[in-house]
Amino acid sequence: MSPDTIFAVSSGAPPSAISVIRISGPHSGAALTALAGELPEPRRAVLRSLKHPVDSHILDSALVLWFPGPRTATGEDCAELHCHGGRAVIVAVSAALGAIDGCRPAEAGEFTRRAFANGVMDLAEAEALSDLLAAETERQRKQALDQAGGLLSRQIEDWRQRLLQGSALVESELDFSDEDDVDAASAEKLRRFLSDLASEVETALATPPAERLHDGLRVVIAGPPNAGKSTLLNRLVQREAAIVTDIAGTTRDIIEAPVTLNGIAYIFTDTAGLREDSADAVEAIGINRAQQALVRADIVLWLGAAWDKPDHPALIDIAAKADLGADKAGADCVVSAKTGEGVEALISQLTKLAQTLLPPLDQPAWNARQRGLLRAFAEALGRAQLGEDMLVVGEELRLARLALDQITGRSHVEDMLDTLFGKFCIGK
Ligand SMILES: Nc1nc2c(ncn2[C@@H]2O[C@H](COP(=O)(O)OP(=O)(O)OP(=O)(O)O)[C@@H](O)[C@H]2O)c(=O)[nH]1
Ligand SMILES: [K+]
Ligand SMILES: [Mg+2]
Repeated sequence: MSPDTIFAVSSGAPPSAISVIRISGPHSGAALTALAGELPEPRRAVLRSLKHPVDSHILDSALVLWFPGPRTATGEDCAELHCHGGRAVIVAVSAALGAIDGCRPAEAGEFTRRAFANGVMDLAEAEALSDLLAAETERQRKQALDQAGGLLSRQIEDWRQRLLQGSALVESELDFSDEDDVDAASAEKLRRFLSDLASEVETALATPPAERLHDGLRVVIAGPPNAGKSTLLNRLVQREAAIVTDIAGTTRDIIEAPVTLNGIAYIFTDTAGLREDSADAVEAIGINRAQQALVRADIVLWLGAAWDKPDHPALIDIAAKADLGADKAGADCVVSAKTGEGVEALISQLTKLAQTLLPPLDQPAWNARQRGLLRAFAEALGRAQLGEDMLVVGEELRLARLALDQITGRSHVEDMLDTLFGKFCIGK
């Protein structure tokens, strides 16, 4: 059964100067002919009057392009209409397209889903494309662009090829040796081969998760009441995100404020001042939430006494209220949120620390789904190294390959496709 031909506005919301309507599927050529009169030369933009296929009234004057498959964005025949970006123009052209046999409006992400189904891109690349569309910071953009270009997929392919070599070694052992007499030297060679592979996977698993880059690093501002936490938050995010008063115990709820500084996305979190003897039930709940936030923090900005510091691997110890004459031995940073003194220095310390906590540039960034599969891959490799029976080793290597194939979507991914492609906008 041949698929429907789909169409959608692929540029931004109307009204705009120009709207790009994309068409993909087996009837693309017929649809373009019906509206523009004839098929232009492939991949050449030409100006045409678009006419309604039934009554021939003029819909718009547009640049049209014809992309015969399979070397197209979706792997199918495609066409583009660069129309005027008015709402009525889009409605009229869409209605004309919808009247053509076999053509219907696209669902969210359907173009990309077809690209995946037709092997134009793999699943990891489609995930990266979704990240690229969502990217708001320079670092997110760069990482997503590299990954959409195959950075992660190339790493998987390298591991996959080596795994296949390992499987070939196992097969030859099974073919050429007596069952009880596996050649010790080849078994040792195989084990070394697998352990090298496993240690590369462990290195990848040790890199910071991609979510930190996409969602923003969680920076928690903590310390005793009235330390100036909310004032510092407001200074860092440059708006009055939290209430400031001279009353100890002002902040109770967790206050989150996303912000980009030096091209890195953060979620700053202001918390209730920590003290042990709060008689106020609401404040006590706030303190509890503050403690939970500290556990989840990627970075802590600590405004309390040095001896009271929470145990956290990424903590910046701040001497606050510098304008009042800070005296905090060994502080990393001396800041007055009131006057702004030291805030630039704090931000540059934060940037340096953040860089160590984000996935390194020019290397694949692994999201939660992919990390889960990498772990399954590493575990199968671990079991394969312990296996005495070559039949068992061969089976573990097959399971290892299955995990890799799920990362790029070669197999067993039906359940996550709707989730992924549903995140795309219509027209992508
Ligand atoms: N002089 C001076 N005063 C400050 C500074 N930062 C905060 N303050 C004052 O200190 C008081 C408490 O500030 P907040 O920002 O509410 O302190 P907090 O740590 O959020 O307090 P709680 O939410 O109650 O835990 C307010 O009166 C602020 O104006 C500073 O850098 N210099
Ligand atoms: K306060
Ligand atoms: Mg506060």
